[in-house]
Amino acid sequence: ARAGAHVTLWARNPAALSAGRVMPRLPGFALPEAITVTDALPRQADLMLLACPMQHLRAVGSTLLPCAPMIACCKGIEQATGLMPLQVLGEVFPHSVLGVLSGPNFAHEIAAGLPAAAVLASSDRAQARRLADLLTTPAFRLYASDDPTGVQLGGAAKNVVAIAAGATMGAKLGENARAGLITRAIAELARLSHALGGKVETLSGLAGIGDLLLTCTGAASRNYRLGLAVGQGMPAREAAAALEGVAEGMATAPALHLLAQAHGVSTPVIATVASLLAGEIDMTLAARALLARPVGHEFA
Ligand SMILES: NC(=O)c1ccc[n+]([C@@H]2O[C@H](COP(=O)([O-])OP(=O)(O)OC[C@H]3O[C@@H](n4cnc5c(N)ncnc54)[C@H](O)[C@@H]3O)[C@@H](O)[C@H]2O)c1
Ligand SMILES: O=P(O)(O)OC[C@H](O)CO
Repeated sequence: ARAGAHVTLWARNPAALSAGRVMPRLPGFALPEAITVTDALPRQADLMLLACPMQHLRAVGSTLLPCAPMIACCKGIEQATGLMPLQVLGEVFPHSVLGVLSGPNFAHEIAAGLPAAAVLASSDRAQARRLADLLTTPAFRLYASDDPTGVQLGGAAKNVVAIAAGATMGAKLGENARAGLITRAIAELARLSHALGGKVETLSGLAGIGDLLLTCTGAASRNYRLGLAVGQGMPAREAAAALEGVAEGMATAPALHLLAQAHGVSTPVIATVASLLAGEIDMTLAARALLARPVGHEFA
């Protein structure tokens, strides 16, 4: 809407939006008047942005008509299939133009009009540029990318790494441990991106290091807070249930672990988070497993 478009916000529960529950982290926030809220399915649009939890993207997408380019805003891997958002949408809409929006973006800060940067990726380079132009505003700066695989991997994996970072701080293992863990996780993601056909350099961009910086240090992150509670000894399911909103890393950790295994890529941090969330190991064992790995070259 701030870019001058007329926006229709299709919501499952429009009453919650009008009751002012749309931004719990931004008390007093009201939707701009240029936004129409509805629960009627959109029939026509120039562009659609899908911002639902990853595990519901297929079901939500299946209710829509392929009437416009579609941009996935979710960050995760579909647990049942191991697919990324654009792969899921590609199965539902094989003929639509698809893009993904990702980066260090807490929604409440964007809604407040604070400056932010993000990346818009599509396998069609010209489309990525066009969509980035369309959605950029003076405070929301978009960069185009032709590496949707790397961008989606970064967005999905940062949730898992944020859980690890939160757990490290919850268990009082120290800031050195957190910094070391995040850095080694970046090495895992670079290997995985390469194996999946993505670009390694994308992981040093907004959807990679950018989003890791935000979510692994920002207490507003739901994934970080889930990790914090788990690090303090709370079972993961209980911690997830106590959260306001979705912590995508919960379902994405096991899915990403399986994806890495299927491609023969070693991802010890992701594997450890998956085991921790499944209750197979506790924090003591998790730390011991990572620290006991054989010494090797940093960039082997
Ligand atoms: N919140 C953020 O700051 C932020 C920023 C960038 C990306 N994202 C990504 O956007 C996606 C959605 O995140 P969010 O913060 O809006 O999540 P959320 O927890 O606020 O949930 C989003 C909406 O999904 C709806 N929903 C819940 N279950 C559903 C179902 N079964 N079918 C359809 N809709 C359902 C909820 O009613 C809610 O309105 C996630 O993948 C997240 O990683 C979030
Ligand atoms: O609250 P989180 O952990 O889902 O993070 C929200 C956004 O993805 C941050 O970029």
